[in-house]
Amino acid sequence: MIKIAVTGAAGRMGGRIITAIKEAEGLELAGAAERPGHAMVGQDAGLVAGCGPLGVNISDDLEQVLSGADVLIDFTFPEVTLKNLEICARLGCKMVIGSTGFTPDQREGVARLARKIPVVLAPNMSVGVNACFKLLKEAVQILGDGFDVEIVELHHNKKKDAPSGTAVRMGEVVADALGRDYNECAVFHREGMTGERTHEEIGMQTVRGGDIVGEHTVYFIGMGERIEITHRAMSRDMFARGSVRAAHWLDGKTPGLYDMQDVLGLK
Ligand SMILES: NC(=O)C1=CN([C@@H]2O[C@H](COP(=O)(O)OP(=O)(O)OC[C@H]3O[C@@H](n4cnc5c(N)ncnc54)[C@H](OP(=O)(O)O)[C@@H]3O)[C@@H](O)[C@H]2O)C=CC1
Ligand SMILES: O=C(O)C1=N[C@H](C(=O)O)C[C@H](O)C1
Repeated sequence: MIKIAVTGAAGRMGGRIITAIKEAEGLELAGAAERPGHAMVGQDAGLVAGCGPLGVNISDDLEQVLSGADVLIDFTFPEVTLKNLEICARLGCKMVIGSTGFTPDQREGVARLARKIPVVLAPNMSVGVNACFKLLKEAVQILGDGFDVEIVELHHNKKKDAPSGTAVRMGEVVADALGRDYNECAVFHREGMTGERTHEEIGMQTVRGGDIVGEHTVYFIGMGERIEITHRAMSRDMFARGSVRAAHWLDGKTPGLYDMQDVLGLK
């Protein structure tokens, strides 16, 4: 039995992950954590998640939560995730990270700490989005350099980072396949007399509203034709199942930084 702990246990993803652990074979919820002062601290994690009592109360003491865990699944915020990763690295607990919005420095911090423990870090844990990453690479290989690329993402009005981690990864995949540097060619804002669009740029557009779970479209726009590769998430459950699959996959792995392409065997 692989013992899993969950941080952000009362969050939108936390609840779905706890439910997915309950439904998975060979895994059990060993602990659940929230930030100190959170209204759900002390409550049964299963009741908070809506999947029935699990006999595991949400705690604000992560070290104590990790004492009985093999893997921590963390969908919180970059600053919180990095602090939690430091604790995991010290205690030798493996980690699955779903948080998005890392700065380049924070990403380096994750890579440095992943030299001590095995870590899966992925901006999107769904099979469909990870298939799209492969399709995008293939699209560029077929289409070559002749199409303008624009990426549009839509999410709910509670999302804190923009563009989404998934959109950024899509931009990186396309830029890489085109032999460009994403950090140099991404354009996030157009207003006023912008001048003509350069051929090299990749436009990154963000829409926020209501309860949209997550939608991503990459447009390849040519002369007289347009290709659109779209992924629409209908619920958060496949992100949660992906994180649980990653936790399972980490069993027996050596320290290092892995992603969902490793977990799904897509590399
Ligand atoms: N990789 C993937 O497949 C996916 C990634 N995500 C990403 O996951 C992250 C979380 O998303 P979502 O669940 O919607 O966000 P939520 O805000 O609903 O959940 C985050 C939770 O973390 C809690 N939290 C804050 N600080 C701590 C702490 N120190 N210890 C433990 N818990 C803490 C928050 O509490 P409080 O609200 O009180 O601050 C909240 O309950 C985002 O970065 C999002 O982009 C989302 C979906 C899929
Ligand atoms: O915050 C969300 O909700 C989501 N975040 C991830 C991202 O930033 O890419 C993945 C998913 O689209 C939902």
